[in-house]
Amino acid sequence: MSEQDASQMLRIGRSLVIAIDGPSGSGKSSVAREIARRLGLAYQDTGAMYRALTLVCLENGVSVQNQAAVEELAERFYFEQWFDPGVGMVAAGLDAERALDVTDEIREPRVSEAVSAVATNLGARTELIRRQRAAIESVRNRMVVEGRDITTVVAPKAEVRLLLTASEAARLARRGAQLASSGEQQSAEQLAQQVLARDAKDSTVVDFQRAADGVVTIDSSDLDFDQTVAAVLRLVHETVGG
Ligand SMILES: Nc1ncnc2c1ncn2[C@@H]1O[C@H](COP(=O)(O)OP(=O)(O)OP(=O)(O)O)[C@@H](O)[C@H]1O
Ligand SMILES: Nc1ccn([C@H]2C[C@H](O)[C@@H](COP(=O)(O)O)O2)c(=O)n1
Repeated sequence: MSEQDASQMLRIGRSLVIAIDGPSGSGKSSVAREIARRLGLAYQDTGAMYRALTLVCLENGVSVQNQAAVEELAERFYFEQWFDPGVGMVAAGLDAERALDVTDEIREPRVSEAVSAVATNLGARTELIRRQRAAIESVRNRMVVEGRDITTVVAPKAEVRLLLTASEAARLARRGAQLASSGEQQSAEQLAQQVLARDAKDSTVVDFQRAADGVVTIDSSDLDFDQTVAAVLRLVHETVGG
Protein backbone atom coordinates (compact mmCIF):
# COMPACT_ATOMS: atom_id res chain seq x y z
CA MET A 1 0.00 0.00 0.00
CA SER A 2 1.34 3.41 -0.95
CA GLU A 3 1.48 6.37 1.45
CA GLN A 4 -1.30 7.93 -0.68
CA ASP A 5 -3.54 4.89 -0.14
CA ALA A 6 -2.91 5.11 3.57
CA SER A 7 -3.73 8.79 3.72
CA GLN A 8 -6.97 8.21 1.75
CA MET A 9 -8.00 5.70 4.41
CA LEU A 10 -7.11 8.27 7.03
CA ARG A 11 -9.30 10.98 5.51
CA ILE A 12 -12.36 8.75 5.58
CA GLY A 13 -13.76 9.17 9.08
CA ARG A 14 -15.05 5.62 9.27
CA SER A 15 -14.35 2.85 11.76
CA LEU A 16 -11.15 0.96 11.11
CA VAL A 17 -10.35 -1.57 13.79
CA ILE A 18 -7.52 -3.94 12.89
CA ALA A 19 -7.57 -6.91 15.29
CA ILE A 20 -4.41 -9.01 15.52
CA ASP A 21 -3.97 -12.18 17.59
CA GLY A 22 -1.19 -14.73 17.73
CA PRO A 23 1.17 -16.66 19.98
CA SER A 24 4.12 -15.23 21.86
CA GLY A 25 6.97 -14.07 19.67
CA SER A 26 4.95 -14.15 16.45
CA GLY A 27 5.60 -10.44 16.00
CA LYS A 28 2.15 -9.07 16.94
CA SER A 29 3.30 -6.06 18.96
CA SER A 30 6.05 -4.85 16.67
CA VAL A 31 4.01 -5.42 13.50
CA ALA A 32 0.79 -3.92 14.97
CA ARG A 33 2.67 -0.83 16.12
CA GLU A 34 4.18 -0.30 12.67
CA ILE A 35 0.81 -0.79 10.93
CA ALA A 36 -0.75 1.80 13.26
CA ARG A 37 2.09 4.21 12.55
CA ARG A 38 1.78 3.80 8.77
CA LEU A 39 -2.01 4.18 8.75
CA GLY A 40 -2.21 6.95 11.35
CA LEU A 41 -4.26 4.79 13.72
CA ALA A 42 -4.12 4.41 17.49
CA TYR A 43 -2.40 1.31 18.87
CA GLN A 44 -3.46 -0.82 21.85
CA ASP A 45 -1.22 -3.57 23.27
CA THR A 46 -3.71 -5.56 25.39
CA GLY A 47 -0.96 -7.80 26.80
CA ALA A 48 0.38 -4.67 28.52
CA MET A 49 -2.85 -4.48 30.54
CA TYR A 50 -2.50 -8.09 31.76
CA ARG A 51 1.16 -7.39 32.56
CA ALA A 52 0.34 -4.17 34.43
CA LEU A 53 -2.29 -5.88 36.59
CA THR A 54 0.26 -8.62 37.34
CA LEU A 55 2.85 -6.03 38.36
CA VAL A 56 0.38 -4.22 40.61
CA CYS A 57 -0.39 -7.58 42.31
CA LEU A 58 3.32 -8.33 42.80
CA GLU A 59 4.11 -4.85 44.11
CA ASN A 60 1.23 -4.85 46.60
CA GLY A 61 1.46 -8.30 48.12
CA VAL A 62 -1.50 -9.78 46.23
CA SER A 63 -0.83 -13.39 45.27
CA VAL A 64 -1.57 -13.95 41.58
CA GLN A 65 -2.97 -17.35 42.64
CA ASN A 66 -5.63 -15.67 44.80
CA GLN A 67 -8.40 -15.51 42.21
CA ALA A 68 -10.85 -13.41 44.21
CA ALA A 69 -8.21 -10.84 45.21
CA VAL A 70 -6.88 -10.51 41.64
CA GLU A 71 -10.42 -10.08 40.31
CA GLU A 72 -11.15 -7.42 42.92
CA LEU A 73 -7.92 -5.60 42.07
CA ALA A 74 -8.70 -5.81 38.33
CA GLU A 75 -11.83 -3.78 38.97
CA ARG A 76 -10.12 -0.93 40.77
CA PHE A 77 -6.48 -0.69 39.66
CA TYR A 78 -5.38 2.34 37.66
CA PHE A 79 -4.18 1.69 34.12
CA GLU A 80 -3.35 4.08 31.33
CA GLN A 81 -1.80 3.34 27.97
CA TRP A 82 -0.66 5.95 25.48
CA PHE A 83 -2.24 4.99 22.16
CA ASP A 84 0.22 6.88 19.98
CA PRO A 85 2.26 4.06 18.35
CA GLY A 86 5.36 6.23 18.65
CA VAL A 87 5.07 6.43 22.45
CA GLY A 88 4.19 3.03 23.90
CA MET A 89 4.08 4.27 27.50
CA VAL A 90 2.10 2.53 30.24
CA ALA A 91 1.22 3.83 33.72
CA ALA A 92 -0.38 1.73 36.46
CA GLY A 93 -0.88 1.53 40.22
CA LEU A 94 -3.40 0.87 42.96
CA ASP A 95 -5.08 4.15 42.04
CA ALA A 96 -4.39 7.31 40.02
CA GLU A 97 -2.47 9.00 42.86
CA ARG A 98 -0.10 6.07 43.23
CA ALA A 99 0.27 5.28 39.52
CA LEU A 100 3.80 5.18 38.08
CA ASP A 101 5.35 4.82 34.65
CA VAL A 102 5.69 1.01 34.41
CA THR A 103 6.61 0.77 30.72
CA ASP A 104 9.82 -1.14 31.43
CA GLU A 105 8.82 -2.99 34.62
CA ILE A 106 5.96 -4.85 32.93
CA ARG A 107 8.52 -6.57 30.66
CA GLU A 108 10.62 -7.89 33.56
CA PRO A 109 11.00 -11.71 33.82
CA ARG A 110 9.13 -11.77 37.20
CA VAL A 111 6.08 -10.34 35.40
CA SER A 112 6.40 -12.66 32.37
CA GLU A 113 6.58 -15.62 34.74
CA ALA A 114 3.48 -14.61 36.74
CA VAL A 115 1.25 -13.11 34.04
CA SER A 116 -0.43 -16.34 32.90
CA ALA A 117 -2.00 -16.79 36.35
CA VAL A 118 -3.68 -13.40 35.88
CA ALA A 119 -4.55 -13.99 32.21
CA THR A 120 -6.31 -17.26 33.08
CA ASN A 121 -8.41 -15.61 35.82
CA LEU A 122 -11.78 -15.37 34.08
CA GLY A 123 -13.17 -12.71 36.42
CA ALA A 124 -10.17 -10.46 35.82
CA ARG A 125 -10.42 -11.09 32.06
CA THR A 126 -14.02 -9.87 32.02
CA GLU A 127 -12.97 -6.53 33.51
CA LEU A 128 -9.89 -6.11 31.29
CA ILE A 129 -11.91 -6.92 28.17
CA ARG A 130 -14.41 -4.24 29.22
CA ARG A 131 -11.58 -1.70 29.53
CA GLN A 132 -10.09 -2.76 26.17
CA ARG A 133 -13.41 -2.26 24.40
CA ALA A 134 -13.83 1.14 26.07
CA ALA A 135 -10.34 2.09 24.81
CA ILE A 136 -11.33 1.23 21.23
CA GLU A 137 -14.45 3.39 21.54
CA SER A 138 -12.43 6.24 23.04
CA VAL A 139 -10.58 6.66 19.73
CA ARG A 140 -13.79 6.37 17.69
CA ASN A 141 -12.97 2.85 16.56
CA ARG A 142 -9.79 3.74 14.69
CA MET A 143 -7.20 1.50 16.24
CA VAL A 144 -4.87 -1.46 15.75
CA VAL A 145 -5.43 -3.80 18.70
CA GLU A 146 -3.32 -6.85 19.40
CA GLY A 147 -3.44 -9.72 21.88
CA ARG A 148 -4.82 -13.25 22.11
CA ASP A 149 -8.62 -12.82 21.95
CA ILE A 150 -9.08 -9.62 19.97
CA THR A 151 -10.41 -11.23 16.79
CA THR A 152 -12.75 -13.51 18.74
CA VAL A 153 -13.87 -11.75 21.95
CA VAL A 154 -12.74 -8.13 22.29
CA ALA A 155 -13.51 -6.95 18.73
CA PRO A 156 -15.09 -9.79 16.74
CA LYS A 157 -16.68 -7.21 14.41
CA ALA A 158 -13.35 -5.53 13.59
CA GLU A 159 -13.03 -4.50 9.94
CA VAL A 160 -9.79 -6.50 9.63
CA ARG A 161 -9.19 -9.69 11.68
CA LEU A 162 -5.82 -11.34 11.50
CA LEU A 163 -4.03 -14.25 13.15
CA LEU A 164 -0.28 -13.68 12.92
CA THR A 165 1.59 -16.96 13.35
CA ALA A 166 5.16 -18.22 13.02
CA SER A 167 6.78 -21.60 13.62
CA GLU A 168 8.05 -22.44 17.11
CA ALA A 169 11.62 -22.26 15.84
CA ALA A 170 11.09 -18.77 14.36
CA ARG A 171 9.39 -17.50 17.51
CA LEU A 172 12.10 -18.83 19.80
CA ALA A 173 14.82 -17.35 17.57
CA ARG A 174 13.11 -13.95 17.47
CA ARG A 175 12.54 -13.77 21.21
CA GLY A 176 16.12 -14.96 21.83
CA ALA A 177 17.52 -12.24 19.55
CA GLN A 178 15.26 -9.63 21.15
CA LEU A 179 16.43 -10.54 24.67
CA ALA A 180 20.08 -10.70 23.61
CA SER A 181 19.87 -7.23 22.06
CA SER A 182 18.59 -5.86 25.38
CA GLY A 183 21.49 -7.53 27.19
CA GLU A 184 19.48 -10.36 28.76
CA GLN A 185 21.04 -13.81 28.75
CA GLN A 186 18.60 -16.71 28.85
CA SER A 187 19.21 -20.45 28.54
CA ALA A 188 17.32 -22.38 25.86
CA GLU A 189 15.21 -23.82 28.67
CA GLN A 190 14.30 -20.39 30.09
CA LEU A 191 13.47 -19.15 26.60
CA ALA A 192 11.19 -22.13 25.91
CA GLN A 193 9.56 -21.60 29.30
CA GLN A 194 8.93 -17.93 28.51
CA VAL A 195 7.51 -18.52 25.02
CA LEU A 196 6.07 -22.04 24.73
CA ALA A 197 5.05 -22.85 28.31
CA ARG A 198 3.33 -19.46 28.64
CA ASP A 199 1.41 -20.08 25.38
CA ALA A 200 0.35 -23.53 26.60
CA LYS A 201 -1.03 -22.07 29.84
CA ASP A 202 -2.66 -19.05 28.16
CA SER A 203 -4.36 -21.20 25.52
CA THR A 204 -6.37 -22.99 28.20
CA VAL A 205 -8.71 -19.95 28.23
CA VAL A 206 -8.41 -18.51 24.69
CA ASP A 207 -7.62 -20.09 21.34
CA PHE A 208 -4.98 -18.05 19.53
CA GLN A 209 -3.40 -20.98 17.67
CA ARG A 210 -6.14 -21.47 15.06
CA ALA A 211 -8.01 -18.81 13.13
CA ALA A 212 -11.71 -18.46 13.92
CA ASP A 213 -14.20 -18.13 11.05
CA GLY A 214 -13.52 -14.99 9.03
CA VAL A 215 -10.03 -14.48 10.50
CA VAL A 216 -7.16 -14.44 7.99
CA THR A 217 -3.91 -16.20 8.91
CA ILE A 218 -0.53 -14.76 7.95
CA ASP A 219 2.35 -17.14 8.67
CA SER A 220 5.48 -15.02 9.06
CA SER A 221 7.93 -17.92 9.59
CA ASP A 222 9.68 -17.21 6.30
CA LEU A 223 9.06 -13.46 6.18
CA ASP A 224 11.27 -10.77 7.62
CA PHE A 225 9.75 -7.86 9.56
CA ASP A 226 9.27 -5.59 6.51
CA GLN A 227 7.74 -8.40 4.46
CA THR A 228 5.32 -9.16 7.29
CA VAL A 229 4.27 -5.50 7.55
CA ALA A 230 3.77 -5.41 3.76
CA ALA A 231 1.61 -8.56 3.90
CA VAL A 232 -0.59 -7.05 6.62
CA LEU A 233 -0.94 -3.75 4.73
CA ARG A 234 -1.97 -5.72 1.63
CA LEU A 235 -4.63 -7.51 3.67
CA VAL A 236 -5.96 -4.20 5.01
CA HIS A 237 -6.03 -2.78 1.49
CA GLU A 238 -7.84 -5.84 0.07
CA THR A 239 -10.34 -5.90 2.93
CA VAL A 240 -11.32 -2.26 3.35
CA GLY A 241 -9.97 -0.64 0.19
CA GLY A 242 -7.79 2.42 0.06
N1 LIG B 1 8.59 -11.20 10.59
C1 LIG B 1 9.56 -11.03 11.47
N2 LIG B 1 10.78 -11.47 11.18
C2 LIG B 1 11.79 -11.35 12.08
N3 LIG B 1 11.65 -10.79 13.30
C3 LIG B 1 10.46 -10.32 13.61
C4 LIG B 1 9.37 -10.42 12.73
N4 LIG B 1 8.28 -9.90 13.36
C5 LIG B 1 8.73 -9.49 14.56
N5 LIG B 1 10.03 -9.72 14.71
C6 LIG B 1 10.85 -9.46 15.90
O1 LIG B 1 10.57 -10.51 16.82
C7 LIG B 1 10.62 -10.02 18.14
C8 LIG B 1 9.34 -10.40 18.88
O2 LIG B 1 8.29 -9.66 18.31
P1 LIG B 1 7.06 -9.08 19.18
O3 LIG B 1 7.52 -8.65 20.53
O4 LIG B 1 6.36 -8.11 18.32
O5 LIG B 1 6.20 -10.43 19.36
P2 LIG B 1 4.82 -10.64 20.08
O6 LIG B 1 4.03 -11.59 19.25
O7 LIG B 1 4.18 -9.35 20.39
O8 LIG B 1 5.24 -11.37 21.43
P3 LIG B 1 4.53 -11.34 22.88
O9 LIG B 1 3.11 -11.75 22.69
O10 LIG B 1 5.28 -12.36 23.68
O11 LIG B 1 4.67 -9.95 23.42
C9 LIG B 1 10.87 -8.51 18.05
O12 LIG B 1 12.24 -8.28 18.26
C10 LIG B 1 10.48 -8.18 16.62
O13 LIG B 1 11.20 -7.08 16.09
N1 LIG C 1 -5.69 -10.19 24.80
C1 LIG C 1 -4.75 -10.80 25.57
C2 LIG C 1 -3.47 -10.28 25.69
C3 LIG C 1 -2.57 -10.94 26.47
N2 LIG C 1 -2.93 -12.04 27.14
C4 LIG C 1 -1.98 -12.69 28.03
C5 LIG C 1 -1.02 -13.60 27.36
C6 LIG C 1 0.31 -13.35 27.97
O1 LIG C 1 0.68 -14.35 28.88
C7 LIG C 1 0.15 -12.05 28.75
C8 LIG C 1 1.06 -10.94 28.26
O2 LIG C 1 0.90 -10.78 26.86
P1 LIG C 1 2.13 -10.34 25.89
O3 LIG C 1 2.61 -9.03 26.39
O4 LIG C 1 3.17 -11.40 26.05
O5 LIG C 1 1.52 -10.28 24.53
O6 LIG C 1 -1.20 -11.68 28.66
C9 LIG C 1 -4.20 -12.53 27.02
O7 LIG C 1 -4.53 -13.57 27.64
N3 LIG C 1 -5.09 -11.90 26.24
